[in-house]
Amino acid sequence: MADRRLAIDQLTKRYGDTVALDGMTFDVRAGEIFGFVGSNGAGKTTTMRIALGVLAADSGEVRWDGTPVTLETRSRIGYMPEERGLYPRMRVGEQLEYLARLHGMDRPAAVRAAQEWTERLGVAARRGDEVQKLSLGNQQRVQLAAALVHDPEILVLDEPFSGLDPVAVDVMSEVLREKAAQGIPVIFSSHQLELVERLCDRVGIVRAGSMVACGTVDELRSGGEELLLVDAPGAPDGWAAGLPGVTVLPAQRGRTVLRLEEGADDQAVLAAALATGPVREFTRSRPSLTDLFRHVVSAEQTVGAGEGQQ
Ligand SMILES: Nc1ncnc2c1ncn2[C@@H]1O[C@H](COP(=O)(O)OP(=O)(O)OP(=O)(O)O)[C@@H](O)[C@H]1O
Repeated sequence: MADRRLAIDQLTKRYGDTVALDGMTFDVRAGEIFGFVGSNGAGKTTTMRIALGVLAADSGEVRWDGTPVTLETRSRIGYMPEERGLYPRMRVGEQLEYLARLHGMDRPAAVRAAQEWTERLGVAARRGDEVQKLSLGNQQRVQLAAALVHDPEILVLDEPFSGLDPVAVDVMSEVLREKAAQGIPVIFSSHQLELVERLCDRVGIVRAGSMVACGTVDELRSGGEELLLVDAPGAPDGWAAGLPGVTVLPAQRGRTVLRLEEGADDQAVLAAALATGPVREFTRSRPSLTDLFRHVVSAEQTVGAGEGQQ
């Protein structure tokens, strides 16, 4: 059980001249929440659709627990498609029961599961309403219920948080944590990077159809450069210039921003700052996931420009 994983291995996919996936490779372990991020068109939806089996890769393989994903595995995946996939005129409860039964549940179990998930996700009062009469956020709650109602072994969710109010975000986060704690691999895509940073055990950043950075948020951040923010209000301009191993960057809100080389002595910087007068703030800072993401995206623009010249 401990080593079960959803392995995405060297996927490629083209749509005509567009390369959607170019050797996409990563895995999601049982019991972890994996955040899948990347700019628009980077290949997240294509990867998830291939993982689910609704789209075929040109090459590469998706395995669950060491075995290529089959129709049978597919029925054990809970999937939330980006384009959403509910029947607008069907009532919420009936729809969830129907989906549960499609996945092989008997009628009483399907009714029970539909009740449980609508209650859990705060849409129990809407069970008798047609899906199309619900607000978009509530439709999304029902869509998550649809992904969960058959008690899946794997969760693949395409932008499950987009458009949700903060309370629904909390409920959705809690459900994903609970599912991961039960040993289910959970992968979701999102552009809400603060949420991803908070919720995910590991994060993969995708660029132009392949994985360019993957790890825990701490691992990704430790690969980024470390900055030092110093607030020394009485210091003259240029006070930090010439300190060994230190590069002075543009100031931010009155604070001096310094980039330290590996092994540079921050205490020498502090002593130099104190020599100018009082020091109100002295903080080491790692880049946020948003900073790392921007870095990756700007690399993408450089790559794109290079490709255009070929
Ligand atoms: N059915 C299709 N026909 C042609 N091109 C497609 C099709 N689906 C996706 N693409 C292209 O494949 C690439 C990857 O798209 P994909 O939807 O996987 O990206 P994404 O990372 O999910 O983007 P977003 O964050 O905008 O949802 C894009 O260049 C997109 O235009």
